[in-house]
Amino acid sequence: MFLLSLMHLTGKSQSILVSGESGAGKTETTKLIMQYLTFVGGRAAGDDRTVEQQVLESNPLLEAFGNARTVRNDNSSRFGKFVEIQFDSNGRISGAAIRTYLLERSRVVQITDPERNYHCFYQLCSFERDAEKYKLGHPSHFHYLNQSKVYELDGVRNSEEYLKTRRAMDIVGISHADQESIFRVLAAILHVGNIEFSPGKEHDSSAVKNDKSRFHLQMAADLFMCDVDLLLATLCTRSIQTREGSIIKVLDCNAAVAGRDALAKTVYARLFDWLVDKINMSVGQDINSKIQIGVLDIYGFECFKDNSFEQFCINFANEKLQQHFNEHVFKMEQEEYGKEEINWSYIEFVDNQDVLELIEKKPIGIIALLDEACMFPKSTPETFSTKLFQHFRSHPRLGKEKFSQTDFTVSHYAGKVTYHTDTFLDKNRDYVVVEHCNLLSSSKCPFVSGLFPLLPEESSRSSYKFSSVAARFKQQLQALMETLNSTEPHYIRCVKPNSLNRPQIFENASVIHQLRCGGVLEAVRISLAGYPTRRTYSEFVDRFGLIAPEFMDGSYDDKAATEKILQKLKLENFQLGRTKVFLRAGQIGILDSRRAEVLDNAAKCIQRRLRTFITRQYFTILRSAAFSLQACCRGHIARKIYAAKRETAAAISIQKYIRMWLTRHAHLKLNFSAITIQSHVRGFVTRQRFLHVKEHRAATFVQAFWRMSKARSSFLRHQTSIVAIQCLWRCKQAKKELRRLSKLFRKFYILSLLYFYFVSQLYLTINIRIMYLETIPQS
Ligand SMILES: Nc1ncnc2c1ncn2[C@@H]1O[C@H](COP(=O)(O)OP(=O)(O)OP(=O)(O)O)[C@@H](O)[C@H]1O
Repeated sequence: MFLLSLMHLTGKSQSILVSGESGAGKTETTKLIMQYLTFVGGRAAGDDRTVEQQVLESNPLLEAFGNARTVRNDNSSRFGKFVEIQFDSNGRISGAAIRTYLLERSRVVQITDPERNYHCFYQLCSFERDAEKYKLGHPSHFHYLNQSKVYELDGVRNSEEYLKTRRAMDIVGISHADQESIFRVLAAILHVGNIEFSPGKEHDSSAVKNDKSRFHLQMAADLFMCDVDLLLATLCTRSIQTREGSIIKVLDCNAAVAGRDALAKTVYARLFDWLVDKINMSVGQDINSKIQIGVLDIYGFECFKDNSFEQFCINFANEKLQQHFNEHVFKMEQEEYGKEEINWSYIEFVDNQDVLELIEKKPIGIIALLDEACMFPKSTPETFSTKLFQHFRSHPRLGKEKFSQTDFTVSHYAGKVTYHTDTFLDKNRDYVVVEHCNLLSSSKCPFVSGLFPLLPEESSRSSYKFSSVAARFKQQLQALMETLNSTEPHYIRCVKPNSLNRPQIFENASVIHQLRCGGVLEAVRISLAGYPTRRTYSEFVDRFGLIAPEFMDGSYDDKAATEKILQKLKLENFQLGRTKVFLRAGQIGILDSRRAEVLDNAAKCIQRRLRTFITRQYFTILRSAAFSLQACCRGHIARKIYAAKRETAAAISIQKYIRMWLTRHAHLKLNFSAITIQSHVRGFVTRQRFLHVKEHRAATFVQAFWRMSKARSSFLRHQTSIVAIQCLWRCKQAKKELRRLSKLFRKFYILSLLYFYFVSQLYLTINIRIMYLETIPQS
């Protein structure tokens, strides 16, 4: 955070130099720093994959191809790495770039027990499916891996690491086709390493030794997708350009083996560079970025039993970094005290300028002499060493070994290291063998041919193009130093606590040695005696003015205000320079903690208010929410009760109606039955009564009729009797009358009259009798 604020404050790029012995934890520390920086820096919203993800995810990939087991570290970085995190004008991460330095190429073809080759080879061999596809097997079957018997690492499963590497490739955006090509190239390198040679038919020529070698030759050609005869020719012959034209020179077995190894190294180095380029493309660089934070993780100082060219380069890089450290911590510091007219007594430190001059000075330095030796084909390690000792016979930093003519010892800042020069010349010669390039650029695999673009016409004329590894490394280091010098450096010294790789164990002698060698003790001394912190007056007042706001009113002089602030905090022994204030160790801490206290109090006050406001708002919202909730609940409960009541009422109503209906139904049924019964009874009664009445009436009628008939018959009898009597009477009368009349009228007429009368009277009587009989009912 300090770094980021410093970067924002000063607008200057920063760099973190992580240094320490091999295995001290530089790479792990770098990873933590990267995680932290990318987490704090963040990236503009909308980006799918963060720089953090991409840079951090590229680690397994770089580690697989650039790390190997050494005697000091199971996961030793065999290349230097400088990661630049770029920031935009808003202080957000806008890109990143990874620069790598001097990959240890010789490891591809040569390892010592108990070291290992690069992890990727073992990973590929352990993953059965792909290993089978590329006709690989156990690492012990391959010359480049079986020079050491260590194939496994404690706590590491190669097949799982293989999958991690593959995943990292996916994240970095390497297509599956390219991934296949990468592993095909790795497999091809392993097969190339197994091609052995025996003397050929011609003098000093070579040929493939046996069927096994032929198989590996064929496999290598298949995997490189190039012509097998061309591959064989590339390994066993060289074309040399002469004025008369090109001539083919056969190679003896040793030269063929050297050529084979050179091919493997070149392919691997190109592959590694391709991966780094791919990662950089994937992460994306911001070319407009003005400020950046660089993190340097470069191989630590190495001193083994046998030290070769790689150790020489690595230690040279460490000398450079130590010089950078010295310049910043000691030289520039003390120069600044003088410039600012600070009362100061000069502190001595061990300057390593002389070692650097010994190594890199032109025209006479170890690297220059080495390059010169490399350019003469007849040079040998002996001639090189002799020349070296001739030139630096009395150099205090260079020593000669008693029992060796070729070894030389350099007194580095971290200790003496003896180098064996027998492979120096070979390793320094970075030959680009034209045949190798031509072979691989003719590959049918676009990936392989892409690694080896066609050489320009003139360079393809001679078979070997020499370029010095050490000189190129020196240039790279120079460029790195320039980058570092343009930034404000911060140093992290990693200390390896023990050689057992166990926690909580400190080997005191080793720790103190590392601290002393790294100049940490002097740095601590100078920090204690000197003024590790300085600020210009305006910076100081800007930052710490808030500690004493009473001095900040109106116009004030920065220097006077600085002094007053320091006096207010009762700080002593600080010095006021011409433009800057110089503070003793720990004083900036007091100021920062006081400033933090003031800010803390202000923050607390703001927080208090804000919390009150937020709590109040929260409370109001909560209360109204509670009210709403209560209302809702109450409404809900009331609705429930109401619904229950309604249901009850409805139920009662239904019950009532049902009961009523049932009762009514029963009643109606009863009523109906009663009425039916009643009606039946009444009907019956009525019918009985009616029958009775009818009977009565009939009886009455019968009686009446009987009585009438009786009376009629009696009447008729009486009447008949009467009529008879009357008739008899009248007849008697008439007869009396007739006899009288006859007597009187014995004349005819009177008698006739009497006759007519008598007949009419009889007729009348008969009619009356008939009429009476008609009025009587038949019954
Ligand atoms: N902070 C840590 N906590 C626990 N173990 C650690 C820590 N740092 C490093 N280690 C252990 O030390 C080993 C070596 O660490 P690392 O690879 O970072 O060393 P290095 O200084 O980069 O070595 P080299 O220069 O050889 O690359 C790691 O594999 C890990 O096991």
